[in-house]
Amino acid sequence: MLETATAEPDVSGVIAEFDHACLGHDDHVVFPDLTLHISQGDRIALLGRSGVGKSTLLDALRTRLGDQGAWCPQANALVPTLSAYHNIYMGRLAHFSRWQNLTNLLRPNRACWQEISGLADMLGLDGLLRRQVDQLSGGQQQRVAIARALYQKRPVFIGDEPVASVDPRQGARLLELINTRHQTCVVALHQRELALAHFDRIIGLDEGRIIIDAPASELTSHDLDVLYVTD
Ligand SMILES: Nc1ncnc2c1ncn2[C@@H]1O[C@H](COP(=O)(O)OP(=O)(O)OP(=O)(O)O)[C@@H](O)[C@H]1O
Repeated sequence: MLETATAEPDVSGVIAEFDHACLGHDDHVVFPDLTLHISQGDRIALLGRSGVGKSTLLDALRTRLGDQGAWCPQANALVPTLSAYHNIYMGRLAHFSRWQNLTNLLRPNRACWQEISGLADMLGLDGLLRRQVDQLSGGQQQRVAIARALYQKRPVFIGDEPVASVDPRQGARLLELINTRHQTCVVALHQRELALAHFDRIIGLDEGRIIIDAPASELTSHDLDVLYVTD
């Protein structure tokens, strides 16, 4: 069943805000003075060169959103020796009791299996649910990670290059699925065409700041060249 989830916005519709925030890692400052407001219903693609700070910003956003954020990390973070089914199920571990989680490990819960099978079908993973994830291709593993995030059923999808390991056509289909199930998404991408086609708001990062924040409808691929210029 398709369903969309909504976050809890403040009266102005803002679900996360950074006001002159300093973000980084220990002593390494990545964004010295970041101001950014994200509203319910925003579909944001985060663009910029490697190392510019996309993951740093997504991590900070994930911390702000807490259990409102469905997280799909860059490195997939799957448990390689568990099946695709169990990895997807882990998206909702906290939702079930310890006893349910234990018995599900030995024998999948029927309702969970059905729901996860439906998700797997939509993601082209049908027939692979019983397979250990270390026996799946990189693209299949990435789809398992997307399924796990979708199964969380949290309002805001936060994805760190969730379609980097699949071809552009499949990437487009996956982004459509994510958009169908989440009213609000913030997704780091390398493919600018996918960003322009599937998101409403483009945020471009460079040198510790936001240099583009505009509706996708007002931008062309050429306008994004500035994000990828190297010295
Ligand atoms: N754990 C960490 N400790 C210290 N510095 C880090 C850490 N993680 C990332 N950095 C640094 O922070 C900066 C931003 O990294 P980040 O991973 O956010 O970039 P990115 O845009 O997501 O890159 P990519 O597209 O390659 O994934 C980089 O200079 C990186 O070296």
